[in-house]
Amino acid sequence: MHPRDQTIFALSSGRPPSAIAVVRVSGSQAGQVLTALAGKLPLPRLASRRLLRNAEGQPIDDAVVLWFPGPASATGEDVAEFHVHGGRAVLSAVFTAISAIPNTRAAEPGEFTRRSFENGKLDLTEAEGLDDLIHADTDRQRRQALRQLQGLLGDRARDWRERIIEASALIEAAIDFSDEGDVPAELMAPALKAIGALHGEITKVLAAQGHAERLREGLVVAIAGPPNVGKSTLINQLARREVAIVSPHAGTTRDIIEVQLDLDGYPVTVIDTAGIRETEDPVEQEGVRRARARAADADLVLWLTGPGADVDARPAGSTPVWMVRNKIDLGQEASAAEATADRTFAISARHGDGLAELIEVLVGFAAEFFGTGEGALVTRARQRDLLRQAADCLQRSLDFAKHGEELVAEELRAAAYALGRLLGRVDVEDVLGAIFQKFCIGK
Ligand SMILES: Nc1nc2c(ncn2[C@@H]2O[C@H](COP(=O)(O)OP(=O)(O)OP(=O)(O)O)[C@@H](O)[C@H]2O)c(=O)[nH]1
Ligand SMILES: [K+]
Ligand SMILES: [Mg+2]
Repeated sequence: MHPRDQTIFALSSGRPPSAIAVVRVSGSQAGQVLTALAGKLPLPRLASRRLLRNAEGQPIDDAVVLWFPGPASATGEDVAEFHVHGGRAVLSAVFTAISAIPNTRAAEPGEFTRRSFENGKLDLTEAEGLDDLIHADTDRQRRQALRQLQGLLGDRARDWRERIIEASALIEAAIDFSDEGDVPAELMAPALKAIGALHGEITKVLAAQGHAERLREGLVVAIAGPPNVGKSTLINQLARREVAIVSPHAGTTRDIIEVQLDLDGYPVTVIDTAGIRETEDPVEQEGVRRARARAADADLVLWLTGPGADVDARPAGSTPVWMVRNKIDLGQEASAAEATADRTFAISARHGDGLAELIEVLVGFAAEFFGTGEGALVTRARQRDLLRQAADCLQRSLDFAKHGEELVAEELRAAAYALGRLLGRVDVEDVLGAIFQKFCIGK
């Protein structure tokens, strides 16, 4: 039997031991598995308590079982669920009993979702949303993933694709009905009008997206500055724990230190770096090199200064830089360089003054950066690229209108194809592998 047609099973809940563990089974043998372990099939979608037994009739566990006959199931196939006590020995006995039934095997990572996708239960954007939902750490990531899982982008893309196909049909008809190259204007005009509207809608959605796809990875904020200005003290304050060593010795931090923060639901990676200065010490030189590189890659640099520090060493470039004057408890005066900064703050990292304001402004920056609101539809570069392709094809089809209907039709086909790829309907083997492998087993 082809692996695709085999019945798969997996632990779908967390790592044992746990109070309850959920084992899912999907495929044509799911009913057989359920009867073999639990006696007769329970009523569909109703929890039933059963004593599970192995092939020799030995009891395995007292369990709750569920039966979801396909196609009205999560995967579209027959699905059985066993809610057992989450001990390793219990699970191993359940797996052994299931494996004893012919044509069953352990599921690959993401295989349940892949089957849902293949059976038309999910489009690709929804599968991506599901992946994001499982991996969401912060509340905003969760909400964005849920919107994707609910198919908001998929619905728009399906609607656009259908309308492109309708416009194509008009153009093809116009070509068919044309005599001696005279294409009927009553067919072309409405098609071009529809294409113009579609182009407008897609570009509008693209323009409304901030860096919503970055919400999955988070915003990167680098703390940089001269040695000893209190960079490590600040990261410890933001993290509310001792992630970096603080000492009065200049050149304490050499490696890059990262912490993941949840700032009002936004995922933010804060990086502490080595103090930037000229030095003879090769290890510190390497630290300074890394510090500069990471600050240049960051989405935002907090350039810390302290009493006597050389403020003009701050990086030039496109990354926004905020000047943060630290140690205000020592009565440090504002410097002339602050006037040229994107923003300035005055804090005492050690005592906490000014930190609440700094964090509040950071949250505002994150909100603007991700540009999410509840409207973000595009959450991956893949989606953005394909939407852009579709929009470009539509634009070209309009540009070509005067030069020949065949060219218009060709661009429309390409636009529909791009949206088909977005939805996972065509030519997606490459993406599928990449996406489903990242899922956990049992999902
Ligand atoms: N008075 C005062 N001292 C501070 C403040 N913040 C940090 N310090 C002190 O400044 C010294 C250096 O702090 P660090 O956090 O190690 O500074 P750093 O910028 O990480 O230093 P390097 O890693 O060596 O570049 C330590 O003695 C801190 O206790 C502050 O707000 N006020
Ligand atoms: K230090
Ligand atoms: Mg440090």
